[in-house]
Amino acid sequence: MSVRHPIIGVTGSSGAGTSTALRAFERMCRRLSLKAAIVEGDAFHAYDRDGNRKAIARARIRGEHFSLLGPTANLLSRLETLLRDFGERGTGISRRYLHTEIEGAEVGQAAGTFTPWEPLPAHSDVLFYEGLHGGYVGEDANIVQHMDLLVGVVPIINLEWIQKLRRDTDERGSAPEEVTSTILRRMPDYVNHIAPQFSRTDVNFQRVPLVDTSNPFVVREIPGNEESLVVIHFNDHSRLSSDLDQYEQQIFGAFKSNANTLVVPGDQMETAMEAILLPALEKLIQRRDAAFASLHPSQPPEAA
Ligand SMILES: Nc1ncnc2c1ncn2[C@@H]1O[C@H](COP(=O)(O)OP(=O)(O)OP(=O)(O)O)[C@@H](O)[C@H]1O
Ligand SMILES: O=C(CO)[C@H](O)[C@H](O)COP(=O)(O)O
Repeated sequence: MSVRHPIIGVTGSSGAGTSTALRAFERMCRRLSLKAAIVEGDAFHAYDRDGNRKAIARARIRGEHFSLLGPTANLLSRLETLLRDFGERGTGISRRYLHTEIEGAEVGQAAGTFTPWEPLPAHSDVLFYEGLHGGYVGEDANIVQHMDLLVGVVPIINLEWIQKLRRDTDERGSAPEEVTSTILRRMPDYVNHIAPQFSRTDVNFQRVPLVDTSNPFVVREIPGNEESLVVIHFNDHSRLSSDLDQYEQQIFGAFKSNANTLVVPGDQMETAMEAILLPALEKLIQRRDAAFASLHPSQPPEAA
């Protein structure tokens, strides 16, 4: 955690909608005129697409378990170093994983490769991590301790699978049966390394469809927000305001389902994210500015 250089994490499994949630944070940053450094968790995979296929094949021959959701497939101590560096000095080294031909063509590389490691943009007000391991704790790394705010994005599992299947077949050139076998192979790591993170977040956004999703393994339209509810759960240790009565007033159609849980219509998801997260983002920046002002009474905060 860092007063001077705040770090916000959006954590969730593959296909959960973390990239979609990050867009909401980016819009909040624009409203507050903040410069954000974005770190995609995929940048910290240990292998590129080809290397990953080979690692899977090696593990199969040895009778070992290996998947991208687990620690051995990711450079989690390197991710921790980046977060520590940013928290201490506002700097850090990252890269991007190029999922699609289009992303690759933009930088003259093949899909499934990494861009070179390079420094984060200078003078970023806040770092956003978006990926699989924002709340990870293991022998190799403790990622969650660096988060000033951690948001879980975790649709009900059938919906998560539908979203993944649709996205990977439409945008990443995978066959439906490949996506299904990836989901199966990753399941032990989902249980051991992804699910526990949602008990460490400040808040979880869980989209629940109100339409039939009983066979998620046929490629189909993703249920829309207007066909869903969102269950918003504040963990007991949450650093966010958990004044649910106030959110009930602010968000059309919101109601409390228990003392720590708010339910909103799916089409209010973004309004709810703003109502809950924008004040928290503002508070982190005010805390940073106040700390800077006490150290440097005559300088403007942007010199931090
Ligand atoms: N609220 C939503 N309504 C409809 N579709 C959604 C919603 N949220 C996410 N999706 C869709 O689900 C798919 C997966 O979302 P997204 O790419 O944000 O997942 P992700 O968590 O970033 O996955 P990865 O980490 O694997 O990149 C996308 O096709 C996205 O458009
Ligand atoms: O979403 C993922 C993890 O969050 C992807 O599965 C991972 O980044 C590998 O991508 P690809 O299958 O495109 O090589």
